[in-house]
Amino acid sequence: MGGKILKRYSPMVAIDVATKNEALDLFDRLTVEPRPILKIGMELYYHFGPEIIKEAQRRGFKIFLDLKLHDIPNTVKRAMFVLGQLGVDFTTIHAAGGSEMVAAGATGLKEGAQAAGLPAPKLLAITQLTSIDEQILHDEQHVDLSLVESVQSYAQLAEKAGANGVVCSAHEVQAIRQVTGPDFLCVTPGIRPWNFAKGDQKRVVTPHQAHDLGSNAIVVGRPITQSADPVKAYQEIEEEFLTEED
Ligand SMILES: O=c1ccn([C@@H]2O[C@H](COP(=O)(O)O)[C@@H](O)[C@H]2O)c(=O)[nH]1
Repeated sequence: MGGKILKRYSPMVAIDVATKNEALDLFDRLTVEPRPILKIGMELYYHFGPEIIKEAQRRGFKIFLDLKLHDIPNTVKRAMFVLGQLGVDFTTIHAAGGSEMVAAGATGLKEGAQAAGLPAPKLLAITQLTSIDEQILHDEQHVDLSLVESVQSYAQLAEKAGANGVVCSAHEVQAIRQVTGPDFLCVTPGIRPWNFAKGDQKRVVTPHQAHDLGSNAIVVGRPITQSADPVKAYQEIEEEFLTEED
């Protein structure tokens, strides 16, 4: 990997579980240093709403609220205004919704945070989901670009529209760095320790590969949440991803 990565975050742990008890149990166990950033996704948020975010914030966690907004610009702007008031640190929008939608989302998010007297969360645009491969891109989405070109093009769109970064796989980070500014974030799910099954993920790397490919942050769910010892799994992944110089 060429230049120094300006910012690396602790691993983001995707708390994709069905019950509040399971979520709270993980929150309590994961109160370790360096603190993970907790990713609250659709499953927990649709069940429990802002209260589950508050539970995590009360324990000192930074929150990545991953709801992947995708609708017409006005609807997204208004929804982002609401999310901007929750005190979360990161949130997501689909770049496929177009530059006008991403720009509207970015504005709504900033205005919501401002109205609540909070710092604006970082807005990350989803490029191509890590469950998509070249075959699905061509045969089902009928996209003529290669996967990396498609991700690169979404990253440029997102940066111009005011997003702070993208969600992509680590495989595309170097291509994205060629067309975006140095502080544009590449947050990468699809992380699989060498001994963990890919499952529905297609574009996967190990934590170590994600480090070497230049990810700013990795998102890890099942390899931690399904482990018999989630804290040990988190710490092993964190050690593999973050080095002394980070
Ligand atoms: O392209 C994307 C965007 C988001 N995700 C989310 O990350 C986690 C990954 O979970 P694993 O269990 O480690 O596979 C999950 O919450 C997804 O919604 C993604 O995987 N890919």
